[in-house]
Amino acid sequence: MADTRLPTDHATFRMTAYRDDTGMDHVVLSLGVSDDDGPDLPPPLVRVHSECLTGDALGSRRCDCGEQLQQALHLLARTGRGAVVYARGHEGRAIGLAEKLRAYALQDRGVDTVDANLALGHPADARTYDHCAAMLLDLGMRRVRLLSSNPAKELALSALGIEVVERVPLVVPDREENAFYLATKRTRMGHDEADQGEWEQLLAGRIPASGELAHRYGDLNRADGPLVLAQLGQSLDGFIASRTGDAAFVTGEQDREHLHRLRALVDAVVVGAATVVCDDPRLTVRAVSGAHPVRVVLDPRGVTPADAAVLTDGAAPTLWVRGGDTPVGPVGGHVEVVRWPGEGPMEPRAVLDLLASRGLHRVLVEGGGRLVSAFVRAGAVDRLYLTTAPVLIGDGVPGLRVAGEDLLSDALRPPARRYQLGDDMVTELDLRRRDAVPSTLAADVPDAS
Ligand SMILES: Nc1nc2c(ncn2[C@@H]2O[C@H](COP(=O)(O)OP(=O)(O)OP(=O)(O)O)[C@@H](O)[C@H]2O)c(=O)[nH]1
Ligand SMILES: [Zn+2]
Repeated sequence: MADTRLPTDHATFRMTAYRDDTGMDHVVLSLGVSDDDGPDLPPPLVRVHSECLTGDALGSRRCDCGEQLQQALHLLARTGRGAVVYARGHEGRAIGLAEKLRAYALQDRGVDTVDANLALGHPADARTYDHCAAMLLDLGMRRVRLLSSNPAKELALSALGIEVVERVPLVVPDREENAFYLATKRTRMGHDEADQGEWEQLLAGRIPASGELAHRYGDLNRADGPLVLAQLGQSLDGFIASRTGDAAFVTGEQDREHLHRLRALVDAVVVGAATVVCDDPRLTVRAVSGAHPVRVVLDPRGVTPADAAVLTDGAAPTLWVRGGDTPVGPVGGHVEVVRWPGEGPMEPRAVLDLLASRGLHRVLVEGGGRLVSAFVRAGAVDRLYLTTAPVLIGDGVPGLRVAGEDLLSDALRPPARRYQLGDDMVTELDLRRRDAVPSTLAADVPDAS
C-alpha cells in the first residue's frame, strides 16, 4: 500500500505497508535487504513481532514484547540487514486488546496465561501467519534467521514457504512482574528455555534482549559469517608501551576482561612475533568462561623464542606462521608450523585466507600496534576496539597508526560507539562501511610483525 522511510532512535528504516483481505493494515521495517541479494549473503535476521499495545507502546512489564522489539530494531541497525514484520491483529495472541486485558484480570487472580484464554472461550494462541509470510516473500526474504523463542512460529512460517535457516532467541531477563508469565510460556507453550546467564547465552549464539553484554556483543552472533575484529589498548597519547618496551599495564582490569570476552567469541586470535617476544602472552580465555581460540603467531623472520608460552603451554592449539626457511626445533604437539612463502610482509588478506582455509572464520587481531595498524590499513578489519587509558607515556611503542591525509575531510571517521570500562574508554569503530575508508589507506602494508 505504501513504501516510505522511518527515522528511529536505532536507524532510518524502510517502512512498507500492506493491507490484508480483512482490511487490516500491517507494516514491515527493513534495512539492507533487496530482491536480488546473492546467495552468499547470510539470510537476514527477521523478527515477526506480534502487536502488543501494552508492551510495545506503554512499556508494560507484564510481558517481554517491548524489550524484544527494541532489541530487534537495535540488532538490525547494528548488523545493517534484516526486518521486523509488525503483525497487527496479533494483539493478545490474536484474541484482541480488551480480551487480553480480561485475561490479565483473571491472571491477577492467579490463573496462568493459557488457562485465562481458555476460560474466556479463546484458544491459547489464535495467531496465524499467512500475511507475515506473504509480506516477507513480497520483500524478497524467503530464507531468514528468525529472532524468536517460539518453535510454533518457526513451524507456521516454514509451512508457508519461508525457510527458517536458524532460530535465534531474543531472551529478556525475567522480572518480578513477568517471571510467572515467562515461565508459563516455557512450560505450557513450548518456548525455549532461557535458564542461562547473559554471557552463556552469547557464547551459545543466542541473543539476550537486554543487558550490558548483549548491548556490547549481541551483534557478534556466530551465524553472521566471517568476522575480523581488532583490539588495541593504548595511552591517551597513542602508545602501547614505554620506550623500554614496558607494557605492564596500560589499560585496566575491566579492559582485560573485555579482551578475554572477545577472545571467547572468535575462532582464532592473531599476534605478531614482536608481541610474543616482548610480552609472551598466553592468548587464552581466563577472565571469563568460554573456549580458548586457536592462537596464531605471524612470524615473517622466525624470531619467536622456543620457550614462548604459546609454543610451550598446551592450553590451546597454536599456528606458527613462519617466513623464511630456517629450520624449526622440536615443538609441542599443540603447535602446527605453517611455512609462509617468501620472507616478505604477510599481507593481511592472505593471512585471513590461510585461516579461512582451516575453518577459522572469526578472527581477533590482537597486537601489537603495527600488526593491528596493517590490518586496518589493508581494509581487512570489520570492527576495531580501541581502548584508551588516561595515561600519558610520551615516547615508546606506537599504538594505532593509519596513513595520513592532507585534508581532515579525507580522514577515516567511521561510525563509532563508546563505552567506559573502569578508568578506560573503549571506542568501537565500525570499519565495515568501506565507503568510509579512503582508497589511499588500502596501500602500504608494512612488515606484519
Ligand atoms: N492472551 C494473552 N496474550 C498475551 C499475554 N501476554 C502477552 N500476550 C500477547 O502475546 C503476543 C506475544 O507472544 P509471546 O508468546 O509473548 O511471544 P511469541 O511472539 O510467541 O514468541 P517470541 O517470538 O519468542 O517473542 C503479543 O501479541 C501479546 O499481546 C497474556 O497474558 N494473554
Ligand atoms: Zn506483550
